[in-house]
Amino acid sequence: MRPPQRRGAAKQARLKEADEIRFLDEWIEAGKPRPGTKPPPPSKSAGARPAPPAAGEYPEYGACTRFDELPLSQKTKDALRKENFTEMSEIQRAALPHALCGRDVLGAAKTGSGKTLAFVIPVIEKLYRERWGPEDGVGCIILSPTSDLAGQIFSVIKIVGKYHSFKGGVIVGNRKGIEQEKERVNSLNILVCTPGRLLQHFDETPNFDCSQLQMLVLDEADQILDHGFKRQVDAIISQIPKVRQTLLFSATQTKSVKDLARVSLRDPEYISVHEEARTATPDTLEQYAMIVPLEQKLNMLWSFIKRHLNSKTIVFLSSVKQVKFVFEIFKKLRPGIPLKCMHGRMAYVVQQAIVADFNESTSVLFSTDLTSRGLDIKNVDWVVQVDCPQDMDYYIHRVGRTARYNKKGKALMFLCPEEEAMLEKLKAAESKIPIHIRKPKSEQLEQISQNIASVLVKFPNLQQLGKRAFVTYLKSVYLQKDKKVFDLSRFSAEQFAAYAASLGLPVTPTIRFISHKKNVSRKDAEDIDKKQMKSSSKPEVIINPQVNSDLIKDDGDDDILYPKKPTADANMDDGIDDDVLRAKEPTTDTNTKPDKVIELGKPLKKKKLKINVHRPMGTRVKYDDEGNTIPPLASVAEELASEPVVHKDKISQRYAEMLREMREHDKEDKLEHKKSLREKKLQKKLKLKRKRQEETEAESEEDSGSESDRGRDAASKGKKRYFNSDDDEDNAVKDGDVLAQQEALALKLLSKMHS
Ligand SMILES: Nc1ncnc2c1ncn2[C@@H]1O[C@H](COP(=O)(O)OP(=O)(O)OP(=O)(O)O)[C@@H](O)[C@H]1O
Repeated sequence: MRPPQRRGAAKQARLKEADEIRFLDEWIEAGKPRPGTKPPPPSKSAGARPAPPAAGEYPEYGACTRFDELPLSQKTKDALRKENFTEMSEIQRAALPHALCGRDVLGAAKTGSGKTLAFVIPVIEKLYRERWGPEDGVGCIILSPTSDLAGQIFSVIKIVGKYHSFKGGVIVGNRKGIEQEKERVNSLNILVCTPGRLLQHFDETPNFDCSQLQMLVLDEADQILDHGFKRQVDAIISQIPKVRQTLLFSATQTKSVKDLARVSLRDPEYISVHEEARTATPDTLEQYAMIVPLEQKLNMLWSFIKRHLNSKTIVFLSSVKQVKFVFEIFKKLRPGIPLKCMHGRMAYVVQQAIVADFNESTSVLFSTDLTSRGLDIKNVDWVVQVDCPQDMDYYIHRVGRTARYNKKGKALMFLCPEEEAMLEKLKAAESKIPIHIRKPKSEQLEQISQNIASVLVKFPNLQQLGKRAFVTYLKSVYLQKDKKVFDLSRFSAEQFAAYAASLGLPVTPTIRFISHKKNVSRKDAEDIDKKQMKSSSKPEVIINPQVNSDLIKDDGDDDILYPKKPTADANMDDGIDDDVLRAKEPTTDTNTKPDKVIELGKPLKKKKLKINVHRPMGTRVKYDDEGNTIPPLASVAEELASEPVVHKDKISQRYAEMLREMREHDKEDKLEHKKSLREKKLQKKLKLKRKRQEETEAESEEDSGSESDRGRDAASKGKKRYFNSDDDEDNAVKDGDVLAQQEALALKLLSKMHS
């Protein structure tokens, strides 16, 4: 139990808080700006710290320039002051007064102009004034397109809410951490999340409750309302209360009424503070473009890095494979500055560690467009776009990683001669992008292709990566919607070969999705065909480079025929593929792979049938009506199935025949057996007879032995019967008679001799 003094102090604090909230509510209401008004330009007196309003005084706050002039809680003011946030930026001056009085805001301002504070402060203040506590659950949701950005927003919430007692959390990532999150998500008051992860909670977390939601914020609103997030965002909007305050911010804001209707804004304040500005990019940003042939890009990048060893640089490439490849190769070649890389295939914690490290060090960060939006990294000197951005918005966000909040910065973009249309677009007056052309100085260009080739020989796994980098680059160009800028058919086979060589690859990887037949010379086409025949025995499926990419769906990062489904979440959530980050357009919900991609408007090439030499000779492949092969057993079964399988009559008839045959055979065998037995017996008897006869003759000659004995013996012998069979009995009787006669004869002879 708390001691009485502390209980008293807590009560005092609560009462003070209640008084402050009452005062703030009254001030906000009384001093609020009229809807649709913009703040006037800052007055000369701006900068001096104003006296706090006296009791009962509610000054208008629509025109103030400093944070402490706003109707904010003391806790928030203290936290801002501690971080040296005193003067408001333009977007903060324009948006905060409207947002604080509860209006929906659609805010647009240049990159690095402080939009995050423009929505974080109203979130904290709203929950404070509503006396939001842990038991009240989710009071505010902030949606961010990437995990990193969500983490960054959360760190700003922690700064501003330092003295408040809300609970907040970053809800991002893959499936891994969701179980722990489910347990605590309902106790969080502020959720900063990616749309996909939030939807996962709506779907899976029991009792996930957002029914009391006060505010919804969309950072990088144009991207969140874009195609890639459509399904998730619509599902989220349908599950949160309609009555709420909604804030939308981005450097490149959506103007689509349809999009805005989707988030059901109520009389929103359209605040675009730099609409009248001379440039769409920060004034402190110097921008350059350089026409660099495809095969010279890596040489140029290497040369640039070597000449800027004391600069913090972000290098943008269009695919994960390219980022990995260039990072690994350059690391091996040791340019003399620390190198880092970042892409969507990395775990969130790894990404965060890299950002933190990059924040503190002078190094080169190779990245996909994962870092192109929102990321606030301190003191970036250069942004180098090795691969052309997919559109103007991407260009603005990429270069916006430097020259943040009045700091200076420089941006350089490499453009292939074939992509010069992008330069025209950027230079167009309405684009408001002051970009200067720089000619590459050939004497400063270091040729590193040979060095890369040597590295690849030493590290064969890098060769594989190089091949993938080559293919994913071409794939990313191929998938671009803006064919005025991105058209692979403008490149010749020689250029691709030279590009492959510049990556150190000994052979040009096969590019199955490109047809050169349109605009290359006959000789070129023949060369390609020969090359392809050499490199692959597989028949090539050739598709038109202009093929409607909506037809194409993805099945994995290896198959160049099927580009990835580029949901915006794919760019950031751990483990989710962002291989071709720029390919946003061809989004479809199914992940099924089409049977094949065909050249539009042309008849389908007859597929060559392969002869399976391993198939046993004489076996016949059968096909069903739809052309599918039927397994041999199935076909046999089918044939039999056409007749009745069991014939009972035939079977019983057959059995009867067999029985008859068996009996006949048996009879024959028996007769045969009897005959042989009889013969044997006869032989035996004859043998015996002969023997006795011989004995008798001998006895008669010797005339020895008693008569009775002989007669007994002879009688007993004569009585001896053999019954081997019925017939034998007769025979034995007959034999016995003969013997008796012979005995009688023998006795007669003896008696004659003795008389
Ligand atoms: N009033 C302020 N005073 C001083 N620094 C500020 C102020 N407001 C914002 N900043 C700083 O300006 C930098 C850029 O702010 P923030 O990231 O909010 O820009 P942003 O407009 O959201 O940029 P992006 O469009 O690239 O997302 C941050 O480092 C932030 O701390």
